[in-house]
Amino acid sequence: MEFLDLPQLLSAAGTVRLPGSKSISNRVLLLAALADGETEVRDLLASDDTERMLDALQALGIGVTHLGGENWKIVGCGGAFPVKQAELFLGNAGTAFRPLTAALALAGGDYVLKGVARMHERPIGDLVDGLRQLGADVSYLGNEGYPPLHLKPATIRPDGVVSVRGDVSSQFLTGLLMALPLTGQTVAVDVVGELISKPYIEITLATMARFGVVVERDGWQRFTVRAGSRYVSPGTVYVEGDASSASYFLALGAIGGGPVRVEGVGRDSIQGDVKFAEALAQMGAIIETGPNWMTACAPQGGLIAVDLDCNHIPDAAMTLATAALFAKGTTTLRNIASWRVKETDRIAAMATELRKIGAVVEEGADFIKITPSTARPAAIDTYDDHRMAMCFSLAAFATPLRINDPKCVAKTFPDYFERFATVTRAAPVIAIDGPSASGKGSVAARVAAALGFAYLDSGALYRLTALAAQRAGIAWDDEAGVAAIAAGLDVVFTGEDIRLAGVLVGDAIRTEDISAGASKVAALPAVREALLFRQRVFNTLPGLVGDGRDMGSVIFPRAVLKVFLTATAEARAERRYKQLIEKGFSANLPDLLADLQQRDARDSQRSVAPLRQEADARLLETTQLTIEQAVKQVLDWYSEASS
Ligand SMILES: Nc1ncnc2c1ncn2[C@@H]1O[C@H](COP(=O)(O)OP(=O)(O)OP(=O)(O)O)[C@@H](O)[C@H]1O
Ligand SMILES: Nc1ccn([C@@H]2O[C@H](COP(=O)(O)O)[C@@H](O)[C@H]2O)c(=O)n1
Repeated sequence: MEFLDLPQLLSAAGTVRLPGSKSISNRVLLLAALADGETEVRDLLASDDTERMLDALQALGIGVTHLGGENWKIVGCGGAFPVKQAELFLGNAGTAFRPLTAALALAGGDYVLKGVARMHERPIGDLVDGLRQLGADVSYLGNEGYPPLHLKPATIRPDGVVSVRGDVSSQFLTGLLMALPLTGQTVAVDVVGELISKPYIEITLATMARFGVVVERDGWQRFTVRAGSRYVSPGTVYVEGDASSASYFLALGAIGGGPVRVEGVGRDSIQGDVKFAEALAQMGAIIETGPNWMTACAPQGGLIAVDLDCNHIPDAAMTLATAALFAKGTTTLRNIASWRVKETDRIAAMATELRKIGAVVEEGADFIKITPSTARPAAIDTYDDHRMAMCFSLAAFATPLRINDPKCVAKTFPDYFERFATVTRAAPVIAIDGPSASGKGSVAARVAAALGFAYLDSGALYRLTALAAQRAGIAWDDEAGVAAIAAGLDVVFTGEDIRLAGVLVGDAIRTEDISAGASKVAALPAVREALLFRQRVFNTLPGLVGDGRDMGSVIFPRAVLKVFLTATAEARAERRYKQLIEKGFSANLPDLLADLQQRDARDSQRSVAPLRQEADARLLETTQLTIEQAVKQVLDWYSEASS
């Protein structure tokens, strides 16, 4: 599985231009397709969900032209799709599946609508019931009440009033309302039960109005579409930035100092998720808004917990769940039952993953309570849910972590993590690589002490792996066996002490035998992979100095300073010789030199992460330098690099 390792974050500030709103994009596409005339859609969201809608419209015979960038031309069909028989695959795009179901059920064709496995677990029965009241012929191809669906031509007989449940998903009402002008009759929709996610209905009504259909409404109970209503292209439509996507960046500003400014959505937005900014302000964040921008900064004393009804911001509320990790007290998010029928069961998923990083979480049918505690690194599963991946990026302010399957963000925000990187600053790393006995460890440890940073002796992990494998009777060339040992290393570093399975092994891992074993197991790709995250979790505040062979090239490629520290083989052998003699071990200089040259060759000739000076690493040749001089040079370079 693909993953993305995030270091612990230090701060956040900057500006992000948001991608187009998913909700508005897919509504505009469908209405442009149903309208009379051509529509130029500007700033459309480029994502999996909008691709599913564009593909479906093309399959239905709608003229779809990419004008470049985020701009598209849609040639409307005036309510009659040219293609009368089609099988459509709509992935996991609820904003495509529900409205297309409604429109196609009233369109007089023969259509099959399918999605990914999760889409087939998301209920659609209430929408189908509503459509059947109009005479639509809709049948379930799998489980009753769930996609996939078969829609057949039918005589539509609007009889005045249709009832639809509003308490499971507001997309049922949205789908029905957008399709009703296709009946040509006056139809009223009565909402049964308390309507959830009302702001999404506001988006629906505003978008329909933009295309010339004004829905009459009686509060949130009854909506009426009058006979003769027809969609007419407004010419050009600009899609607002996505307010749910804005939530991650506003939260970054609120946690990481800020100011973080989002552009493309602001107080004039028609999206309900802009109200997320108010929720964040209740947590203490300093929020400013303009017509199409918002900024967030962290409050002086830090965020505070809230107890909130989140029914009006169901998607953005997920961001509050991870922001809660940085708030004093217990945050309670209520009235979020709809989370359970989204891309995944978001209440269960959120609870499971928050617990992995140490939070205390209580979940109920329609609420979640989060109390922060000491954070620990973890690999976060994302459940093919873009919002899980984006929400958990915030947790990197608490701990380094791994996001599994980060590309699931493509559903709504394909370049989320690239934008995230432009507004966040990670805990700094100084990477010191070089050959054996060059002095990396001595210099790295002193630099770390001078700066108050943590120190990672990555070579020790390969040495520990070699020792643990030897003790378990596993040969050093048994890649799978040694990788399993590396993945399960029970090691604790406390100051100078290193314990393997509770036993002190500081000296045992420094023997020449284990040195050779370490360089053998280090050449095995599966072993390096198994030790990757274990090394990256050292990237915490206030900073880290890591020494090894691939600190700058593989483990910490974004290190603030990369140093390639070396000395001649003879100088290094002599240093090693003195070191061993001082420790009371016997040693032979020519043998040491030969061993060292052999290790150098193995380390630099292996296929994965070979020892070499990277183009962006500074060379520190120490044959003629004392340790103190080498340390001073690294500190000078660091102060230059970080200023
Ligand atoms: N510039 C220097 N001048 C003289 N001696 C040095 C210098 N740098 C390090 N040494 C000595 O060389 C020996 C090896 O240094 P150190 O263990 O730091 O090297 P290393 O590169 O980390 O080795 P390894 O790759 O085996 O972990 C130590 O005894 C250390 O005190
Ligand atoms: N980042 C690293 C660090 C070490 N190795 C391998 O481990 C051996 C022991 O390392 P020391 O720094 O303690 O000497 C070394 O010879 C390398 O083969 C590595 O591959 N990558």
